[in-house]
Amino acid sequence: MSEDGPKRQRPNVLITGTPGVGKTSTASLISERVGLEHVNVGELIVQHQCYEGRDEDLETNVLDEDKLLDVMEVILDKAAEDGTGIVADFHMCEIFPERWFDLVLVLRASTDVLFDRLTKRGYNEKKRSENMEAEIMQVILEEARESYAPEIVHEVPSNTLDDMETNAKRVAEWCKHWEKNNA
Ligand SMILES: Nc1ncnc2c1ncn2[C@@H]1O[C@H](COP(=O)(O)OP(=O)(O)OP(=O)(O)O)[C@@H](O)[C@H]1O
Repeated sequence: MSEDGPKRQRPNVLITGTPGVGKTSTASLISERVGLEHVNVGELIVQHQCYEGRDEDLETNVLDEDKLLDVMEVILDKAAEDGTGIVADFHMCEIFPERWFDLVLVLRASTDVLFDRLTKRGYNEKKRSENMEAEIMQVILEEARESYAPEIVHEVPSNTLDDMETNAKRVAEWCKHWEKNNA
């Protein structure tokens, strides 16, 4: 999204947090309720093959951040041109330009909830422990606080379906305010 682009009519929201906290489910519900375009960043990476090699030790592909940002910029520009905004979900938040997002929601799950979700997903013990540790140490929350203005970063619980409902409602309300203030 270019810096000198047209004034946006709708906000862009980023949903972030440790793997398994519920980012994709929550972003999808927000998209449905608020009408923002859902951008599942993990899916985009696979679709556009945003990789710059392979880390054999970690058995993962290495993210090509520049390629991902180029792909996303086109989506953000198109959404702004169409008069809409996006709700993006991803487990990293510090790679995006700060100006892209108007609200950053950091989802948090309790240790037992996250343990169950990652176990159900078939994560091995090492991967599960690494993610649980990251959640306990609030790694993503710290990253969000370091990367965006404090007033746009909100930490919210994501343990139950009620939490998800409440979070979607809060974002819907917040969007209305944003649109009123930016009209
Ligand atoms: N608030 C919630 N209450 C109950 N179940 C939830 C909640 N959020 C997510 N779940 C469930 O937890 C699992 C993980 O959710 P989801 O895939 O949305 O997480 P994620 O944070 O996007 O994970 P990843 O980073 O790996 O993509 C799913 O089975 C989903 O249905």
